[in-house]
Amino acid sequence: MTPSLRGLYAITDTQLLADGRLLPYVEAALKGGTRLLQYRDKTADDARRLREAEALRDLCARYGAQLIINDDLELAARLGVGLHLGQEDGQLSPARALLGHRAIIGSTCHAKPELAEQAIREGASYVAFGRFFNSFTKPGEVLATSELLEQARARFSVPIVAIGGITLQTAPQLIASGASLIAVIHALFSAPSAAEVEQRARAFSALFARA
Ligand SMILES: Cc1ncc(COP(=O)(O)OP(=O)(O)O)c(N)n1
Ligand SMILES: Cc1nc(C(=O)O)sc1CCOP(=O)(O)O
Ligand SMILES: [Mg+2]
Repeated sequence: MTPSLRGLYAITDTQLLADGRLLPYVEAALKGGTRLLQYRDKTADDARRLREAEALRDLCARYGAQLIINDDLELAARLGVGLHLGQEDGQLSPARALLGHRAIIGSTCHAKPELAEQAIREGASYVAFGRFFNSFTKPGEVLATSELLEQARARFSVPIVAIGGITLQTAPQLIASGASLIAVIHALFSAPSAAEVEQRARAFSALFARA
């Protein structure tokens, strides 16, 4: 079964974590209490992706966190870790069959509860709604609201992820509305130093202790 999922969900970014920052910044995020870490790398450099994902898996294990691979079922299966799939990234059922019942598999549901319903039916461990705010990382329409979260919380029993332009200032309202995990890229990894990443991660994690 899926372990209880609640807290900070950090997602890597190829540009923000370039020039040797990937491992020190991720370690800082883990020290700050990150529970889930998603490796999100859209490049086609398979050898580097494998090397980095292996290093991240080992780091996550040291800090009791779970690694999730974005988009790439084959890489997730090779490493024996979790997977996040968007609506254009392939079907959940075969991914569940390949990764097994213990793997964490997440699904992007935009602002559509009906997508969440289908994802859960097909074996998703969590459902992700967004975007809640304007996002530096992924600009586009803001779709999701606190009301959507409240309705989803009442309707679904799996963990709910909120994503998109979330900051330390805006996260509390989303947690109060039912988000189990707050997924963040820019507000965490745009920091000027690893020490600042750790401090930001601690501050996000502390929001869950209070909620
Ligand atoms: C936790 C989480 N939620 C949503 C997404 C977005 O997935 P997707 O729509 O497939 O877009 P890309 O991230 O692949 O560009 C996510 N990655 N993680
Ligand atoms: C990867 C991603 N998916 C989104 C969605 O709405 O599904 S928003 C997003 C980017 C999240 O990064 P930041 O915290 O920098 O906005
Ligand atoms: Mg995707």
